[in-house]
Amino acid sequence: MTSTNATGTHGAVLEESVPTTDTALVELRDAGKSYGNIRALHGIDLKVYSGKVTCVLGDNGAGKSTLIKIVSGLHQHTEGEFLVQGETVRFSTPREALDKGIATVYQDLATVPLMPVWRNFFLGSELTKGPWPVRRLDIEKMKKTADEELRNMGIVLDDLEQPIGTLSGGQRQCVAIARAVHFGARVLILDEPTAALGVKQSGVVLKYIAAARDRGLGVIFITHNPHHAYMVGDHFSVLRLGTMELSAERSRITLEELTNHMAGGAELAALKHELSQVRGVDVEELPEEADLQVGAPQPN
Ligand SMILES: Nc1ncnc2c1ncn2[C@@H]1O[C@H](COP(=O)(O)OP(=O)(O)OP(=O)(O)O)[C@@H](O)[C@H]1O
Repeated sequence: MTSTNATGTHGAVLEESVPTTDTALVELRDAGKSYGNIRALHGIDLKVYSGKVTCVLGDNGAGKSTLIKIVSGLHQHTEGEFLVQGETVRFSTPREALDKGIATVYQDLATVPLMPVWRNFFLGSELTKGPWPVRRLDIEKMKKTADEELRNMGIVLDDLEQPIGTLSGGQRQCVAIARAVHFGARVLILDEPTAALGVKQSGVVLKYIAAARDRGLGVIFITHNPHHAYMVGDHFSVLRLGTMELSAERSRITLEELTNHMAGGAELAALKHELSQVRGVDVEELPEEADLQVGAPQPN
């Protein structure tokens, strides 16, 4: 089964200009989005820098998908400003975002499960050789390049001929990250890459997020897991009901504080009170807000 273009990462092409280190690669200024009369997102300030991981956290319905859609060119903002390397932009299609080096890796990766890993690596951007009309796929070059790029990211797979569907979810995420890097992504948006993964595989994906960051990409890491965010994040933005509830540099916030923000300390206290009215629920057994652990991966 082939997924739509909107879920691909291939084809991101760098423009010639080189960003200065203090200009944000991507910036939202007081940005927002309404769907008809539903205001899904408003008052959003966000900056993404080269070599930094910006984590966007939030519960269901907080507005994370809407934010990704604006930055990746699927939807247009209806309020505020959107800048790429200091220039105001308004993308009409994901292709325009890709042309500016903004690549998105969605949870449901754009792969063809029965095709080999190397073939998926080049899906939609196949290398060819020979003159027209006898141009044909340059299979050897694609295999060699995919192998080199994966190794450059520290991803070692036994056999690039194996169908990508036989890889673990974590490995497939890593291949998608390496592919985006190869095709010149400057900003990488990762949509809940660890959501469906176990502890060990989440750790592997976090390692490659750090590898992408170390190669100078600006990473937008969407997650609802503060523990995963804190392992790699440089900046944390917490969305709640379409607004930015918290925006903090790593040095300004502890993991406990971030976890509390995500758990919604006040809401949890209210819920605990309500539960105390229900027979059979011993509220003393419930965790304190600060003790909440949301699927934290264990350190090695
Ligand atoms: N196309 C749409 N039309 C109308 N309302 C929408 C549309 N897309 C999102 N919304 C509304 O915007 C709000 C934010 O939704 P969004 O999907 O961005 O949140 P989210 O944080 O990604 O949630 P989830 O984690 O559940 O995907 C929600 O109230 C949602 O119902």
